Amino acid sequence: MADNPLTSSRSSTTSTKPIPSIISPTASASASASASSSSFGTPTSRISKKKPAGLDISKSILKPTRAAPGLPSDSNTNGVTPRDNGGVFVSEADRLREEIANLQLSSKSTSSSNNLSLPDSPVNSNSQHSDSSSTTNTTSASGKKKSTKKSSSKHKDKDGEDLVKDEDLEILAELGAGNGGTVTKVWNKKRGCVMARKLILVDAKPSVRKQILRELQIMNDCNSPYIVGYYGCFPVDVHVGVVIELMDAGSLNDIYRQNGPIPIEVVGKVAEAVLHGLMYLYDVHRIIHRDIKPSNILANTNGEIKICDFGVSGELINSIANTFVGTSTYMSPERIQGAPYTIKSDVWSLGISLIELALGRFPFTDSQDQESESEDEDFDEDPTLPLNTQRPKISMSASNSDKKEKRKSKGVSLAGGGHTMSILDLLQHIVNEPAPKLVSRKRDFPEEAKVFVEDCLYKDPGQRKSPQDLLASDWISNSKVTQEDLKIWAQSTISQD
Ligand SMILES: Nc1ncnc2c1ncn2[C@@H]1O[C@H](COP(=O)(O)OP(=O)(O)OP(=O)(O)O)[C@@H](O)[C@H]1O
Repeated sequence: MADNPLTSSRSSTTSTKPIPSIISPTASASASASASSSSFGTPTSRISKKKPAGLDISKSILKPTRAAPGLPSDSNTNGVTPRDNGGVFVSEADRLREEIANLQLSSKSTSSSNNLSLPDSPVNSNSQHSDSSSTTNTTSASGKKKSTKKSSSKHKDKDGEDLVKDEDLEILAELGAGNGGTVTKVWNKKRGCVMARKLILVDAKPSVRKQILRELQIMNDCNSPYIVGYYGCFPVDVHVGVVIELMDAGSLNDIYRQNGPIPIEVVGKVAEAVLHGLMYLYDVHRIIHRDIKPSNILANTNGEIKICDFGVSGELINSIANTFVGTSTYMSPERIQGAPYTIKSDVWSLGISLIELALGRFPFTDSQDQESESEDEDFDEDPTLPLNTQRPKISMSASNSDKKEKRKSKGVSLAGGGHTMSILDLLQHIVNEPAPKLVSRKRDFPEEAKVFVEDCLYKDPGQRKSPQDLLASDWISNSKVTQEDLKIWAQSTISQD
C-alpha cells in the first residue's frame, strides 16, 4: 500500500533528516498531547474571521493564557506586578508606560521616516499606486521606494498632538485574534477615520520587552506602500495598543476562506507586493520578516496588498514555544533544522502561501479530514496524495452561506476524526519530502506561475531564488493585472450580507 506522504515520516526516496533542535521537547510534546479546537470571539464585522481549528496549529494546541510567559507569579489581579526599582516599587504598567514614552521620544528625535498620512478614507493615502502621501518617494535601482526625511514626527499632527490616543478610539468590531493578541476595528473620534488596533500582551522578561520596543521602533520607521501603515502605540495596562492602518478587505487568509481560491492573476500581484515589502524591510531596515503567511498579508478595497507583523510577533517566534508551533507550518526546511535564517526563508514561506491562496487550501492538508466538505467544488484536492486518501466526490448542492461555513474549517487537522498529523509529522514532511508544487486537478495554472513557485520552493536555499530575481521573473513582469482590476477583485471579496 502506498504511503500517505502526509503521515509517513520517511519516503522511499529520501532519507529522514534529524528534526529541529529548535523544537523544545516540552513544546512538541504538548503539541501532540493537547490538540483541541480553537476558540475565538465571534466575529462581529464582515472582515472578522474565525480561524479554523485545524490550520492554525498554535490556536488549537497552545493558546496562551492571559499570563504572559515570564510574568512573575505574584501578579496581582489587575495583571500589574510591583517591581523593586531601587527601593521604589514600580508596576509593570508604569514601567511599560515609561518605556513607550521613551520610544515615542526617540521616534521624534530620529524621525528617520516620513510622515505617514492619516487616511482620509479607510484607505491610506500612502498608496501602492499613487504617491499622494506627504512623503516624497524615489525609486531605487532595486525598484523599492525610498523616502526622504521629513522633519516632524509621524506620531504627531501639525499641532504637535499625538495622532492616536487611546481615549480617542471607539471600538467598532473585532477583526481577528492571533497569538500576540486581538485586533479590533476602531473609530478615531478625533481624526474622523477608522483604524485597526492590536493589543499585545507584553512579556515581563526584560529581553523580550526590549525586543518588542525595538520592533515598535522599526514599525514606526517604516514607510513603504507594501507595509501596513503604523500610527502609534500606547500602554493599556500590561498591553501595548498598537494602532495600524485598517485593511478593510482583511487578510488573504480571511479572503480565500470566505471566497474560495484566489484567481491566479491576483496571486501574482500578491507575490509582487510581498516581494517588494520584503525587499524594503531588508534593504532599508536590514530586517527579515520571518512570519510570511496568508494571515499576515492584508488587502484593502483600493486594491492594495501589504504585509504586516514583521516585527513584534516575528521576534517573539523563537521566544515563545506556542508561537513557534503556530508559525512552523510556513517555515523553510533549513529553518526547521535550525540553520541560519536568511531572506530566502521568507521566500519559501511566500511560495507555500501562494500555493495556499491559489488552491484554496494549505498545501500540506490532510484531505482525509475533509470528507464533510466534499461537495465544495471550488477547493482543490492535493494531487500529490494517493487517490484513496482523497475525499469522495458527493454531488449535493449547498447554499453559499453553507459553503462559506465549510470553507472556514479547511486546513491541516491535528486533532479529531482519527486522521491527524502531529506538528512533528508536518515538520518531518517539510524537511524530508519534496516541496509542494502549484498543481491542481481542477484548474490549469500558467507555466510561468508554476516556475515562479518552484523557484521559491527549492529546498536548498542556495538554489532558491532571491526576491530581486523573482521580481524580474516572467510571471511578475508579464502580468496584465491593473490596479483597477485589483480594486474590483478586492471589493468583490467583501460579502454583502
Ligand atoms: N490592519 C488590519 N486590518 C484589518 N484586519 C487586520 C489587520 N491586522 C490584523 N487583522 C486581522 O486580525 C487577524 C489577527 O491578526 P494577528 O496579527 O493578531 O494574528 P495572525 O497574523 O492572524 O496570527 P499570528 O498571531 O499567528 O501571527 C488577522 O488574521 C486579520 O484577519
